[in-house]
Amino acid sequence: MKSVYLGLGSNIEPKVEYLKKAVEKLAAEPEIILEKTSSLYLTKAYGYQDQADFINAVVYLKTSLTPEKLLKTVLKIESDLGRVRNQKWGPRTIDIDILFYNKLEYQSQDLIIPHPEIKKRAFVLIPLIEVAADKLFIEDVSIKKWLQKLDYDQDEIKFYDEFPNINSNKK
Ligand SMILES: Nc1ncnc2c1ncn2[C@@H]1O[C@H](COP(=O)(O)OP(=O)(O)OP(=O)(O)O)[C@@H](O)[C@H]1O
Ligand SMILES: Nc1nc2c(c(=O)[nH]1)N=C(CO)CN2
Repeated sequence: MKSVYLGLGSNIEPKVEYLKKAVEKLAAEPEIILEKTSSLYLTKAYGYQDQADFINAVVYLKTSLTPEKLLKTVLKIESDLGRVRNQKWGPRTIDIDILFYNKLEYQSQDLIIPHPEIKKRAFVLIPLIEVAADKLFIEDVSIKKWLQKLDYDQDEIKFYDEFPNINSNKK
């Protein structure tokens, strides 16, 4: 079983419901064991800023799926939850990014692991540190160090709530 961290985000209502549904769908996959969810964070849109605030969270899971099969699984969950891709970095019901897959470094046409944007995104690093403490490194630098290096406004990432309880019935 491989240790995987996923980043989740939504900025179309009902945001918390989309995050909860996405994690329930992940937990229902036969080859996925849900280990831990971070709290929910209310975050200001990064990149294209003229859009609604996001709710972000990070999930830690174990899986026997290969990286490419895991990507297929998360893309299917995004599409089942009504995700429509029309604008880069635009509003979305649910976005699921594969952040880490064990210590794998991998690059193909449609998948880069670790996710290349982690170190620039406080809305990923803060929930990631909550679930992983200081276990994860990018380019030999700990995730906590990346957060310390980031110049970001603390008001842009606020604790919102605990992650809702998940019904993790397998099929
Ligand atoms: N680590 C990864 N996790 C998820 N998707 C990835 C990853 N690396 C590459 N991708 C590719 O990115 C595509 C997702 O693009 P998407 O439309 O979600 O981008 P975005 O969410 O707007 O931007 P970002 O990827 O910077 O969060 C997927 O179809 C997938 O092929
Ligand atoms: N706060 C926040 N901003 C974003 C997010 C996100 O999840 N949270 N996702 C983006 C595209 O992946 C672009 N901007």
